[in-house]
Amino acid sequence: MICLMLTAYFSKMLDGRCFLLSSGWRPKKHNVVTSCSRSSQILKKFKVEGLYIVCTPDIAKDLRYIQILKVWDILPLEDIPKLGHRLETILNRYTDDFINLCVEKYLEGDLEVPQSWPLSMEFSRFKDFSVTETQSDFVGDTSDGRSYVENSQVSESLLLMKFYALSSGVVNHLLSDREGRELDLPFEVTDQERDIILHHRSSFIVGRSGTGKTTVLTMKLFQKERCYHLAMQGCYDTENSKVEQSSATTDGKVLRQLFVTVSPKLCFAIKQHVLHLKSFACGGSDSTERSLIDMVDFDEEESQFKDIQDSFRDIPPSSYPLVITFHKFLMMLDGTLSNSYFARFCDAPLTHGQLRSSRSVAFQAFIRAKEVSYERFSSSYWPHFNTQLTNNLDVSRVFTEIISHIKGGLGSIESCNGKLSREDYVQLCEGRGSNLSKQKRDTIYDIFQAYEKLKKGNGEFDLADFVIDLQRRLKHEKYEGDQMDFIYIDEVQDLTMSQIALFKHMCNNVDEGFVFSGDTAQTIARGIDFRFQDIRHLFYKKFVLESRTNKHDERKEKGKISEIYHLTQNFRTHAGILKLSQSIIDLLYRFFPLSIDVLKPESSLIYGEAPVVLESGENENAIIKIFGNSGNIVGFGAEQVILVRDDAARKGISNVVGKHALVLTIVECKGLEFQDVLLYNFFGSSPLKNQWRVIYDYMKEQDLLDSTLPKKFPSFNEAKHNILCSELKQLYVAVTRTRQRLWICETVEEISKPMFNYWKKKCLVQVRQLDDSLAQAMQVASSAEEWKSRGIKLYRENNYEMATMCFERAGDTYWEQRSKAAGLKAIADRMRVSNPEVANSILREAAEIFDAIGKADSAARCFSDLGEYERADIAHLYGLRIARYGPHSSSFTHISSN
Ligand SMILES: Nc1ncnc2c1ncn2[C@@H]1O[C@H](COP(=O)(O)OP(=O)(O)OP(=O)(O)O)[C@@H](O)[C@H]1O
Repeated sequence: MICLMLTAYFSKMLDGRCFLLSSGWRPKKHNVVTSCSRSSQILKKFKVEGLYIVCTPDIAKDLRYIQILKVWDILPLEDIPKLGHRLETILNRYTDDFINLCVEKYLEGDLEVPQSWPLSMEFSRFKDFSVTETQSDFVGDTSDGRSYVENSQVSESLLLMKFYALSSGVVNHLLSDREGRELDLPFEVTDQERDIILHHRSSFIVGRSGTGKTTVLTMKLFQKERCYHLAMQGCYDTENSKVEQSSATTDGKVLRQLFVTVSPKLCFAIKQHVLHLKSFACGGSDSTERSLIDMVDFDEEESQFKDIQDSFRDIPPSSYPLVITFHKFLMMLDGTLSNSYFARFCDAPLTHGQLRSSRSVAFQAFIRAKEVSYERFSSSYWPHFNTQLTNNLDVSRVFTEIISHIKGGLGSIESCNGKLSREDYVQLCEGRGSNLSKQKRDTIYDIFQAYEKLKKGNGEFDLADFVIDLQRRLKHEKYEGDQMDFIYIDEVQDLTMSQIALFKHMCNNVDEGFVFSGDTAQTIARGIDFRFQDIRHLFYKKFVLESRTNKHDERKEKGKISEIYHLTQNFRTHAGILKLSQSIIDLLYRFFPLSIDVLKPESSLIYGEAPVVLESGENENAIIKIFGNSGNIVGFGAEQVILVRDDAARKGISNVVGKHALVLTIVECKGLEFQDVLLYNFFGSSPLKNQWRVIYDYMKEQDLLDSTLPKKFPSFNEAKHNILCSELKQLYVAVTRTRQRLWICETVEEISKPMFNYWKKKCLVQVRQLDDSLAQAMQVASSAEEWKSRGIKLYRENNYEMATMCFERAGDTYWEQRSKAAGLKAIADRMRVSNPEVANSILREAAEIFDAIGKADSAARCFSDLGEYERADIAHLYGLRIARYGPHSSSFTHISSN
């Protein structure tokens, strides 16, 4: 086998010589790039058509450990010394044992074939720094006793590169016309990832941000797809026989796999990836290729699923593997059972037929108008509650309690109406992890009751009501949709227990069929609160035990569920950032052990500088210092961002920086990553104010307090410092958005001091004076393509304001207008209940813009929401004409003038 590092550029270079290498052919003379050290002696180069393939022997884990050739690059002679030098630093970290294995020769006649060893063989690839005497072998700051193998920019790292096993499929992909497109093929994963992928029982995967959770899930799905494909062709692969043997997969002709994500953006990316993988697994059939969605023309959630009906009954085999959002999953489940939840809303402008069509414009409009999201709860409901009740409570905390515990917890599923009684809810204060007193719970229950009453009066519903109704129907009615063979649920931390419990009806293969993945350090979704251990408990109680009572005793043994798997290697950023984020996690472990799962700290092979705390002069505003220099200001590029706490802060900063930088709130940036992040005034705007001094309490316990630090500080009190938990999780999400540089800047020194002192004491940050040269070095210009690509990412996150700015910077008028109109429509949707008149006039403006740029579907949707069905029809017809004749079709003029 040969492993090949791929870039689009390579496709031009391959002439089959790599195949020869992989089959044991070697040129008579192959040169060593450099030969000064033992490790670099394994570096080889082979000449191919005037270019050089630079590679090293390596070892991969398969059925046995096996020698492979790893190709690092193909490049002209003059570029080799630079790569050689960088590689040498990495290869010097290899252990002698590892190098000996790599160079062992095994000949069959004249052919050199790969040597292999049993998996029981033990060896380490990299030297263990803690036992090495010559520390100079390692790079960067090693004061923490860890070793870093590479010191490079994250974006240029050789160790974070993806490698692909060379096969005829890969070469076909390379040689086909896919210029400039990133390769979407299964790449070589780490041993840790591989073990999870091959584990055949139901499992739970946890790992911090960027550790490969989604990768493992999609590869698992791909693995099953490929095995099934081989099985159907009659090629039995002994290694993967588990899939073939699984009763679930042999009785039908279709392998039914379901992949569910919470965010539409992630769902879209995975759908693309899965279709590419499927096409690859099946030898790249044309029909699969054609069904790929146009990346750029991605629109609202429903358009992703145009080809999928709102029901799990008789799904066409070609729709599998089914990749959908959780929202779509609920709609499909609703459509599978009788008596749709939405039929009860008598003013719903729906017929049963319409309900079953996922394209029904009126149906989508109804949900948009009537669903109470967190935003609507806080803007339209909260102000109506008695202030005596709401006074000392945080709106997001109350929403979480209602959605996750009163209406969405494990206890709720078991109660008769799907909601906890006051008595049961108040009693939770005696249970694990409760930091709400009896009295506070009583008050929250009062608010809950007021909320339910008001909601009923408004004829509205929330997601929990919908889920309760589905649970109720499933109790009385057998699910008769397609049974799934395997279900994968990503971002599971953003779901409630009763939402997760719905999946048990979809798949009888409890022992092998479920994989859940997520990260509780990133739970900043409004309304959700749980740990992974809780899902495990739920899985055991609701999935395993309930399936056992229906089956015979022989299933007992099979009923065991897997341990939680932990992913620990970070692929997104360097050690400087990881150490800082771990320090935040440590505080969560200490203060809120019940709101986060304990994981081994992440590791990174890449050394990187510690984040920078910016200090500016007295009375000097850092933002003005960086962006206010009206002379030759470059501004932040598309890969850089200013992160702030909330909308108000965003508006304030945007007024100063204008279009010179992207400004996002922490909630908005979740799931996104940037090259550089400036975290602005996080502490200064914190509701915790001077209570951040409770950090000194932790420092005292850790023996980190010295004489320069305060002697007096508050002791930690769970009830009083409850809000610290969500503050730390937000801080964690903010600092983990960066790949390379992180600057932290505060306006109120007093409030940030405790955390800064904690970080300084642990040598996790460096303090820099913000002078002109630093301000300049922070700014990196971007090309029009980079701005557009960032705009598309933000558009998919529904962040239209910032997306519009990106498209403007990219000079793309069509997208600028489209994003502007989408933004207006979103504002109108939010105002629909509180101010219908203004909402309608904003919506009309959006409709006209959509219409003007030829975005007929969206224009039709707006006109339909406005009740202007005739115009909606015209726009819809126009859309059809565009699809048939193109945007300048004269027939439109004819229709609109009629
Ligand atoms: N073995 C690997 N080699 C190289 N890159 C990898 C490897 N495994 C994962 N990656 C890459 O690392 C990045 C992060 O992976 P992924 O999105 O799966 O992480 P995640 O844990 O789901 O992150 P988050 O929680 O932030 O969504 C992706 O670009 C992925 O392609």
